Amino acid sequence: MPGGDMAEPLLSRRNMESNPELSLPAGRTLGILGSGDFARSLATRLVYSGFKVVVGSRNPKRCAGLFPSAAEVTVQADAVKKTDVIFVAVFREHYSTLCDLSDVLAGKILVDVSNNTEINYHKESNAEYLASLFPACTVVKGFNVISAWTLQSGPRDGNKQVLICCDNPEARRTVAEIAQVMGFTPVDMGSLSSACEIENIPLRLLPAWKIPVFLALGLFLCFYTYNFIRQVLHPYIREQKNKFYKIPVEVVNSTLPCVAYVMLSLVYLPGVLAVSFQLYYGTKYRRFPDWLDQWLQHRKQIGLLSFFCAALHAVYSLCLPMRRSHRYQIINTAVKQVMEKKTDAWIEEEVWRMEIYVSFGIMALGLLSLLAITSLPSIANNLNWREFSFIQAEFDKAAEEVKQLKSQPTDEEMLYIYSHFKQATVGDINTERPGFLDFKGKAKWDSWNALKGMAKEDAMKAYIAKVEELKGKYGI
Ligand SMILES: NC(=O)C1=CN([C@@H]2O[C@H](COP(=O)(O)OP(=O)(O)OC[C@H]3O[C@@H](n4cnc5c(N)ncnc54)[C@H](OP(=O)(O)O)[C@@H]3O)[C@@H](O)[C@H]2O)C=CC1
Ligand SMILES: [Cu+2]
Repeated sequence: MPGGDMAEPLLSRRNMESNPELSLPAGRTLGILGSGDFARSLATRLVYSGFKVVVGSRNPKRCAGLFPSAAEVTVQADAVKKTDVIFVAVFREHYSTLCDLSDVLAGKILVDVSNNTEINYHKESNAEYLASLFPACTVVKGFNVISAWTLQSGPRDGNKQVLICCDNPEARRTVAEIAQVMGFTPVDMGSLSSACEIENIPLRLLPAWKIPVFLALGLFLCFYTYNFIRQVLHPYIREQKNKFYKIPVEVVNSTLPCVAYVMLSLVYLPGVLAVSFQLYYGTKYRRFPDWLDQWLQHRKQIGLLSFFCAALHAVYSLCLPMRRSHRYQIINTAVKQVMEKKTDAWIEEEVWRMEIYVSFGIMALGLLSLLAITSLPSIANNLNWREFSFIQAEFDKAAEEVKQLKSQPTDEEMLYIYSHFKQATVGDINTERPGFLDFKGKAKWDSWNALKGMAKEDAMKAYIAKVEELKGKYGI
């Protein structure tokens, strides 16, 4: 079958030429140790992304049916022999049971994907522990921030970033490329000592809500007590009026907007404080005090809770006229009116006051929902993309200007020239701003990595030198 034989190499050669960077990992064989939830989702994703997958299990017969048919499921030692990048999808507690494999594992890259159940539960990070068990291997930490579910459903929604760290830059690059081919955004976190920080991230996701939720509950309690005293207790003591029916709906309904407003102001207040702080010290590069830092980090959760309270308030308000008490009140006033022989109870001023009041309420809720929706991760990603296409447009404008020059700069050179046009600094290049970093796939990767490896001052010098050199070269 000569035709069939020809097709294969031709195709892969074309791949190599069009995209030399991506051809490295795709089609490569990757290993997975373990056959649990994470291993299965990872295998599926890797197969979809064009990798060959070999799974090492203690009991390959039992679990082979659970993996995609394209993945090979075999015993651990056999799987390890077939590849040099191995994902260890096993819990930390069972790492030591892999020690029998240390001879076959020697010299290979082990990717530690594990998470802990508590922050700083173990003295050293899981990845460092794995590295100490297998000193002949290169351990890379990564993918632990991605759930088995995200892996399966693909990186379209939710978290796309994969934080990667390793002492060996070559291995780090390899795993970053794998993540990129899988559709994730690799983030270089430097040496393996960052593993501890990376392992703590999934554990911090929920605790980010702890302070804001307690804050909201505390505020609710305060305002509820105040409103209860004002609307129920006070009339009862002063005039012996029984208003206890207000406890479940009316008091709650007047409490909710108070909480919403205070929470909303707490979203914007720390920003103002931070600016004052910077103005006072006259610099951007001083660390904020811890309390302010914490507060700034919780703004999103506080804002979403504010929206939640406002939305509840809207629902409560809509339900007010449904209540028996409301009906009785209307009938009572009508009867009173008849007794007083009044035919028209219309008070123009009251009518207008209420119309405007409700209209402002609706607009406030609308604005809040806009804020809330845009802060959701999947939508924020979308916005980043828009921001990115805006930046892209700016980039094209700069490119137009550069076209008038003597000769054509390369993409990487364009990055420098562009940042010169925008008067960006190395700080901008180094920050993990997706919009900035994404705008030319290749240029991003090369120059960012080149600069990131250096100390800040050296990077700054190298950057300025490069810009000067390019300005000379293209006569800018
Ligand atoms: N589930 C998730 O969403 C995420 C999981 N992770 C991490 O991935 C790793 C695996 O998680 P998950 O797949 O959910 O866990 P599971 O319990 O589903 O799977 C663990 C696997 O470990 C293998 N294993 C190897 N040696 C042993 C041993 N001595 N005792 C018991 N099991 C052993 C088993 O496979 P076999 O029997 O075939 O050898 C088993 O299937 C963990 O470190 C976890 O922290 C990280 C991010 C998200
Ligand atoms: Cu209101």
